[in-house]
Amino acid sequence: MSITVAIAYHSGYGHTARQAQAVAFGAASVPGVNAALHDIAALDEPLWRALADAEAIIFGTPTYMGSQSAVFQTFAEASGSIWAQQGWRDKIAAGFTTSAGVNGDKLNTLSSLAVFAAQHGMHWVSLGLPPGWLYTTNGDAEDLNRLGGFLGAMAQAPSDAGPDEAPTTGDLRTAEHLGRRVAQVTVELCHGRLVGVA
Ligand SMILES: Cc1cc2nc3c(=O)[nH]c(=O)nc-3n(C[C@H](O)[C@H](O)[C@H](O)COP(=O)(O)O)c2cc1C
Repeated sequence: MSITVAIAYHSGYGHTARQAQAVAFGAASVPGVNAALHDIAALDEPLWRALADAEAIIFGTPTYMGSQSAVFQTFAEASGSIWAQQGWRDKIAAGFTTSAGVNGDKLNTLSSLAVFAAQHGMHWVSLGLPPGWLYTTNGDAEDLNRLGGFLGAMAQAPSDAGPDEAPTTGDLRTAEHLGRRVAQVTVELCHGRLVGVA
């Protein structure tokens, strides 16, 4: 049985794209799972077909003006005809975002992605990591989940650093964790459906 986790993302300047690659790396580390990256700016038939065929979709967007990017919102609105058919109903979903500020209002972006997934009738998977870094005096900036999010994976990139420099290794490992967790949950759900318990 082949299971596909699609990573549907937008990135204006490359930082969220790096985060997306880390999510894909984590998802692909689970045996039996294919991870496929999709730039949602395309808005073409191959994109919609790939998302229809995936068992899970992980949504990613930079945080612009405290929420998802306009490009991501265009994609979300273009998915309205899929919503009308409930075409993504019961797929697994999760989300990630990058911003320049340490806080940067990333939670608002992740909340927006979770509501979007709920409108589609999808099952949202949280990050599932304790907070790191400044949560205790022993924390380190390279900790997993240094930004202390729960709804999805957060990453931070200084606005004058290129995508080859940021996000940090810890933020990218956090993104990998999300991809792996989503892939594991998707495998469990798909096997449960096969034997008739889900
Ligand atoms: C139009 C615009 C709005 C932004 N708004 C925010 C914001 O609300 N909070 C924040 O922390 N950073 C904000 N930023 C910074 C981006 O989130 C940051 O540069 C991020 O790394 C961009 O990701 P990308 O390279 O994938 O496009 C904004 C950047 C732009 C271009």
